[in-house]
Amino acid sequence: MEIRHTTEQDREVFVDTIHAAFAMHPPTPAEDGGGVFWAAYEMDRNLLATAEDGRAVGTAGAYSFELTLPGGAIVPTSGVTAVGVLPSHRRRGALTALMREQLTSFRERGECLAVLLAAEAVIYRRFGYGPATYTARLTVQRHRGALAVPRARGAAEAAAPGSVEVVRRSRCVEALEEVYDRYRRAQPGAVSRPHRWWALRAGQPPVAEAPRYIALHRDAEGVADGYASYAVDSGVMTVDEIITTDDAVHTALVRFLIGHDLVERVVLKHVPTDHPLRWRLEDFRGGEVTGDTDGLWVRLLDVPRALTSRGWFADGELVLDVDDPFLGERDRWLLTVRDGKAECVATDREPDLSLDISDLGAIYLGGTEPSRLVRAGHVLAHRPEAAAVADTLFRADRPPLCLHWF
Ligand SMILES: CC(=O)SCCNC(=O)CCNC(=O)[C@H](O)C(C)(C)COP(=O)(O)OP(=O)(O)OC[C@H]1O[C@@H](n2cnc3c(N)ncnc32)[C@H](O)[C@@H]1OP(=O)(O)O
Repeated sequence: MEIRHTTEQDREVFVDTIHAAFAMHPPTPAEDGGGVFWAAYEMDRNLLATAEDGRAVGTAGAYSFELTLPGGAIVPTSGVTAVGVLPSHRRRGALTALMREQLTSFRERGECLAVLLAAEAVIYRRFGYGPATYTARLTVQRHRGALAVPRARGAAEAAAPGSVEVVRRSRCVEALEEVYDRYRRAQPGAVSRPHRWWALRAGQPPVAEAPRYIALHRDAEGVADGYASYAVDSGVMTVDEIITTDDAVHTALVRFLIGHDLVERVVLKHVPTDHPLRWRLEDFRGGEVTGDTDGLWVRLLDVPRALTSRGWFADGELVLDVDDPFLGERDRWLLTVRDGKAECVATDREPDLSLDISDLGAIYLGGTEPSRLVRAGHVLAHRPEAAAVADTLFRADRPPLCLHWF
């Protein structure tokens, strides 16, 4: 088994191999002038595993993203994609070799973090990735979907001024790209959706391949400040994503979607479980939460740089004993946070927490409480209050979320 880096000439064999690994056929350009997601592969960044006869048997790809961290810092991050090994060549170490080469190349690029969306949750922990954001599906029966009048004094008047317009996705791509870009810069856990994705109409952003309508929200001055992407089929409205950082705009879009004629139920595919939307329903049980699942998985490649890059919202100090068995590294770090900034230096002080690099990835964006991993038996707290200190320290300014599918 050999691992080699690809070039543009390898696009066809790369696309064929990854689709064979998933037992799928490569999609062709969709209707409505659409592109296909594989057109966005960065062929100067991908890897092929080849058998003795030179045949490609495995793939691993990477996108060049920017990731927004708690506090608003934005760092270049590789988004791992297109990982697959032919069914005839599984369990012989191809994936392990691909992951090793990939992590080495990410470090050579000087990146301190890598991210992915996992096809199966059992695959990536061994390579140091941990689940860091979460979403669920919220299904609202339209007849139980009335929104409550906000109880806080003044909140009703704060309803988003502006308008919602229905647009075919192909007619408003520029506005969507702008809205998405503003959103992802303010949302911890969000990744950039590179211009080339929009330009290629790869996967027909946002997200789904099938034709979609867009509910585009504009503020009082007519500037687009939020959108929802949706389709209606047999009385069911499926909403792929609602993109806005403004809660009032979010509510205006939901009000619009729930008010749509000829719809019995609205399925919001990716809503964070702690989103205030459920509280906005007059009938708290009018929304059913299902499909609670992990979103973005995070892998730290450089612990001190990753920890000092994000913003912090409480002062404190922790000694972290971090084990990275896949890369054969074990280090102890003193993390000190003062006035929103962290220092992280090697130390030989007694540890407060001992944890695997994948668990540090899980808590890094503030979406997984360290105490939960202590209670689950994965993180070891060496003194009783260490877990609570870590919970306070690692919390983010807003819950992390990644709505970009890659
Ligand atoms: C970011 C993304 O692209 S997610 C997409 C992931 N790809 C898929 O799910 C496509 C279908 N599956 C596959 O192509 C392959 O089964 C892969 C890529 C998941 C694994 O490839 P392999 O070459 O078989 O993995 P490899 O031989 O290196 O196995 C490494 C270890 O992971 C384990 N492992 C790998 N995949 C799985 C799995 N799906 N379930 C459980 N264990 C697994 C192996 O048992 C092995 O464990 P061991 O070291 O204790 O023996």
